Amino acid sequence: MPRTSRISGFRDLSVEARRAAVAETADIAPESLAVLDPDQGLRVDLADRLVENVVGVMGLPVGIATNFVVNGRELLVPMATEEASVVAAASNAARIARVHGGFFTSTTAPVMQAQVQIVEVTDPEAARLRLLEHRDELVALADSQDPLLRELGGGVRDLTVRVVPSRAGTYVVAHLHVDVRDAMGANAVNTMAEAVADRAGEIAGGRTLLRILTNKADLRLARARAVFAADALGGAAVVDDIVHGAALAEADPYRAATHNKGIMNGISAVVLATGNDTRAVEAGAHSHAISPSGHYTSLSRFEKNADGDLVGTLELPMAVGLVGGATKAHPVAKAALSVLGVASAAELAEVVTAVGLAQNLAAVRALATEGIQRGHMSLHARNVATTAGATPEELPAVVARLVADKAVRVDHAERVLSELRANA
Ligand SMILES: CC(C)(COP(=O)([O-])OP(=O)([O-])OC[C@H]1O[C@@H](n2cnc3c(N)ncnc32)[C@H](O)[C@@H]1OP(=O)([O-])[O-])[C@@H](O)C(=O)NCCC(=O)NCCSC(=O)C[C@@](C)(O)CC(=O)[O-]
Ligand SMILES: NC(=O)C1=CN([C@@H]2O[C@H](COP(=O)(O)OP(=O)(O)OC[C@H]3O[C@@H](n4cnc5c(N)ncnc54)[C@H](O)[C@@H]3O)[C@@H](O)[C@H]2O)C=CC1
Repeated sequence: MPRTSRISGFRDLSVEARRAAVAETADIAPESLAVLDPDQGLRVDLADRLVENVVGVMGLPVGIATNFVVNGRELLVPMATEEASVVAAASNAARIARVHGGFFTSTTAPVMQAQVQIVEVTDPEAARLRLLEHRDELVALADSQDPLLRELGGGVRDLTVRVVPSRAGTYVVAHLHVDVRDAMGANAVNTMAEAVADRAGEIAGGRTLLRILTNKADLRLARARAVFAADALGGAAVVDDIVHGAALAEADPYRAATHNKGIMNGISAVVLATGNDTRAVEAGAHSHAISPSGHYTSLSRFEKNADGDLVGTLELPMAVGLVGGATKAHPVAKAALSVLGVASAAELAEVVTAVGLAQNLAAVRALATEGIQRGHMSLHARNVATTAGATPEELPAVVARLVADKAVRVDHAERVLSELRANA
């Protein structure tokens, strides 16, 4: 039977049955998902080796987004998030995208950049050219830091130099461009930046100061595109209204921030589930959301195509890895990567971007039609009822009342709960 991520009734299965279905679809051993149990995943002794002053571990739900097809491949996507309706929304949009083949993605080469700041340079423009004259020497020096990366086909690709005026002085800033292959690459490029700093300062005739990667990873882009059929979205008027909603985000930074937050609902959840650095990806995303005219704008675009269907596109920096960081050290991250079955950091970056686009479409479609509250709040109601003290047995009745009363609030849940208990 061909594997499919379109698993009917997935949401109604028990956790155990969901795991079995995931293992079957991803073609992995069911036992490898046992680490998703809190007592078998990130134990305190392992956590104590990951960060400092550990006193415990904070769990987060890991959900599976269904329905994804990326470049023709059916896949289930693990998402770590505390927010209700995110996993449902991604699955919902992926279901709509399937009609036209799902998501189509691509990436640039995985090139990260490290900056070396040089201060107190008397002739910054000339210093820039002196550094470029020594490009090969500096590239070779940086490259010698990571023979393994070179063996894997990565390594330093270029050196560029910028002159950056600031309120405290004019700086010469050298950039090392490094192909980091399947790593996120921060540690790799930072080591290189520190290694070349003294020599770069000498050549520039100044003092080197900061030596660190830039999270504006604009040479390491991932892209996703999908066509969402007008019929599946609710008709031609819905397509037009989604375009209007997205256009507001393009034009207005107040809307853009929320629009992009919706994209990051999906992106950060997959980045976190795979043990990658959410802050790095978020910094990269928001730094990319600056239009050529300098205002903060939306990361995605929505247009109507010649058939009247909606086309969504998303392009942003995506510094994620399959090695390094916590990707190999965190048992849940390892399990998440095996569920995804991605063979390279580029493939992971593409999946993450597809999920960002799906998440964005689901949210903007809800906003352009019935509003966010019905779908989101009816799922969030379970969280609210639990906060109010509902037991698993009481949960369905309390949730049903909160949704019916259109009052998904803890005070109302407490009232409903006491009524239920009084009548029991
Ligand atoms: C919530 C839905 C999906 C309901 O949508 P619906 O149409 O009522 O759901 P449905 O029951 O018809 O199901 C449609 C599909 O949604 C999925 N689905 C539906 N329900 C579940 C569930 N319980 N568990 C798992 N999956 C679910 C599932 O894939 C299902 O198809 P299936 O695969 O079953 O054939 C829809 O209203 C939606 O997509 N809403 C958007 C929600 C959202 O974006 N939430 C994020 C939080 S709000 C926010 O932070 C961002 C925001 C909104 O501010 C961003 C912005 O402003 O742009
Ligand atoms: N501003 C930022 O974003 C910063 C982030 N970080 C952290 O840096 C970590 C990521 O740094 P990395 O350099 O990725 O980690 P890393 O140093 O653990 O791993 C990268 C190294 O793994 C080796 N390697 C083995 N197989 C490889 C393969 N297939 N492809 C590429 N390299 C391979 C290479 O020698 C490479 O230098 C994350 O934990 C991040 O949180 C650290 C400093 C700053």
